[in-house]
Amino acid sequence: MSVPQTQATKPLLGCIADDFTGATDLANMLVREGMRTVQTIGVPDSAPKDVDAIVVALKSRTVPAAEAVADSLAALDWLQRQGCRQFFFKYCSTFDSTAQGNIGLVADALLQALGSDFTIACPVFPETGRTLYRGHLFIQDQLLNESGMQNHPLTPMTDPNLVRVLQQQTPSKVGLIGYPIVSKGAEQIATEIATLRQQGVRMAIVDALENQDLYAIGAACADLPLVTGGSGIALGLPGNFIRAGLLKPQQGAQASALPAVDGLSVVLAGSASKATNAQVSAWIEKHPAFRIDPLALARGEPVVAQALAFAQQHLQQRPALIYATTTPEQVKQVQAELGVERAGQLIEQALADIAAALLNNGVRRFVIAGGETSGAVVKALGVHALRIGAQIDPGVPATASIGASPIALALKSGNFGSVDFFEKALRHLGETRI
Ligand SMILES: Nc1ncnc2c1ncn2[C@@H]1O[C@H](COP(=O)(O)OP(=O)(O)OP(=O)(O)O)[C@@H](O)[C@H]1O
Ligand SMILES: O=C(O)[C@@H](O)C(=O)CO
Repeated sequence: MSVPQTQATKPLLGCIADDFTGATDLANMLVREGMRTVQTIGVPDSAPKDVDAIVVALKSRTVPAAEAVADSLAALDWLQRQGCRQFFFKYCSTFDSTAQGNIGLVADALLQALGSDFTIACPVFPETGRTLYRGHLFIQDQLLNESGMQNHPLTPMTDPNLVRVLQQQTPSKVGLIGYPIVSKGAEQIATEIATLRQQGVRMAIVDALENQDLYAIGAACADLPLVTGGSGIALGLPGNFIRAGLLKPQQGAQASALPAVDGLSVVLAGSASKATNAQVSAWIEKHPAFRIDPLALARGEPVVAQALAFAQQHLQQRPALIYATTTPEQVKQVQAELGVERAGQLIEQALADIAAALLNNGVRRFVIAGGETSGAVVKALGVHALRIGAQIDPGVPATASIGASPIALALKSGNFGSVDFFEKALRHLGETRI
């Protein structure tokens, strides 16, 4: 991996993200708050220089717990060796986790490795409608388990009470810092952290409704070696480094300059979320699209070759979409026939193979929907690290791969983005034929 190397400053914040779209979401937030941030794909061979924060993107959200723990500890060890002073474990703003519970187990392992006895857990992201009140997670006006997340193909979320969800994932004592405390500001939150610590609480879910709550929580966490949460809670962390005189805030534009990229463009969607379903429907009304049928893949039909033939027919003229996205009912039918894991893997592998072949055929701009999907595709593209650009929609920045011949990428979390996100993202990546 080749990364910008001008100055030998040590990074301040070391982040471990449990999926690739979540990693760009977090990196976007840190850049917005003035930290020069690079996202690496897994633990890289060499260290990015001249950065304030590093986000190591893992694909650990849905893998077996022991693997998630081992990968996260390896990332932590590498980040510690880069000189980071504080560590952040990023998971989904909808607290996506398997029944085995990778969030609690990974947080436990990171705490132990850091010799620390306490961390917070706060997935709140107000700009995308994720708020937490009395330990219950809301997505806009609905509780988590009524928001569509109960139908997630890999991590169905059926309980909105995150104290209960997290407690099932860890032997550590889980507590709550409720809104009556949070609304009083940083000092009260810090006092409550001290009280909970004395009571033997090792992880506390923290309520928050607005960005100002997240800034206060961030300030109260200045001395915690480990902070865990969604990207929202990272809003409050750069300020601690600025107040300590360790960080000079960069101008937003400086932090987000990306190289120009020439070439063809494609949209790949492997997310089956509500938002992606709406975005795919909107795209199909006006632009070319090819649907991947997982059952045809399972029967061994040449779906990848068909998708590539479709791409060859359209991409020279204008961008096109290749998607597996479908309704929750159809996802359930496919899963009943193929099994959850096999269905997901078949689609991810197909999209990854398509992406790699398209790269060889001149595609340089990729808009990808879905965290697991992005993980599979970005690995297949041979990308090692990403420079973070301007925000396209909350939680989704434009990015460019770092290296000799950059690829422009937008990695969209399943539930993020406006209905016309695909068009908007392509324009942000420099596509004019839309
Ligand atoms: N038609 C389908 N049938 C069965 N599984 C599907 C179908 N379409 C997509 N999937 C699988 O569902 C999973 C979706 O996960 P992915 O992380 O890519 O999207 P997401 O969960 O919406 O995004 P995020 O993690 O960013 O919120 C993938 O493993 C994908 O292969
Ligand atoms: O926090 C979120 O919602 C996203 O960054 C994400 O992790 C979705 O996979």
